[in-house]
Amino acid sequence: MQDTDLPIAHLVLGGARSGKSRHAEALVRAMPGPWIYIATAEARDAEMLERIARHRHDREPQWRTVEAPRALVAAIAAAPEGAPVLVDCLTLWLTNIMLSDEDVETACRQLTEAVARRRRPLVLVANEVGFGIVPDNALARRFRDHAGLLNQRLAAVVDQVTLVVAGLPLTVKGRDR
Ligand SMILES: Nc1nc2c(ncn2[C@@H]2O[C@H](COP(=O)(O)OP(=O)(O)OP(=O)(O)O)[C@@H](O)[C@H]2O)c(=O)[nH]1
Repeated sequence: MQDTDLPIAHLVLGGARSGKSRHAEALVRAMPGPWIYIATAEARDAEMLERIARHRHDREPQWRTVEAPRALVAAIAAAPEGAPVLVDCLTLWLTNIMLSDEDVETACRQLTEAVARRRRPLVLVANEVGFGIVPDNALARRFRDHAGLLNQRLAAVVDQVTLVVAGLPLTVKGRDR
C-alpha cells in the first residue's frame, strides 16, 4: 500500500537512445528548482568524457550535479529537502555495483527501500535491457536478470512508470503526463 503523502516517484524506462533521459529531465524541470542531477556514469573513454561534458554544458544553471557511480542511496539522502532528484541511470549504477565487491542483492534492496521511503520527488531512469536475444555468456545473463528484477522492484514502489520508445512516452503505471 502506497503512502499518498509521499512525494511523487517516477521510473522512466527505455532502450539506448530512446529519448528516456530527455523525457526524465523534462519531468523534473516541470517542478520548481533547484533540481539535483545524480549521474551514475563513469567516463571510461574519450567519447564518454565528451558526452558527459556536453550534457553538463546543456543543463540549465538550476541543476546541481552529483556524481554517484555506486553510493546512490547516500547521494539521494544527501539531496536538499524537497529538491526534485533525477537519477540517470540505474542500469549503469547496477553495472558499477556488479563490477565492485558489493553484494548486488543488498544494494538493490537498499535502493528500493530508499525509493519507497522517499522524502523528495524522484525521477529514476533505467534501461529496459531484456528485449534482445539471450546473451551467450553468464555475466551478461546475470546482468540482464538483475536489471529486469531491479526495474520490477522499483516499479512496485513508485507512483508512475513510463516506457519511452522512439522518443515517445508510454504510460505503463499511473496517470498520463
Ligand atoms: N558522470 C556523469 N555522467 C553524466 C553527466 N551528465 C550525464 N551523464 C550520463 O550520461 C548518460 C545519459 O546520456 P546519453 O548517453 O546521451 O543517454 P542514452 O541513455 O544513451 O540515451 P537516451 O535513451 O536518449 O537517454 C547517463 O548515463 C548519465 O549518467 C554528468 O554530469 N556526469
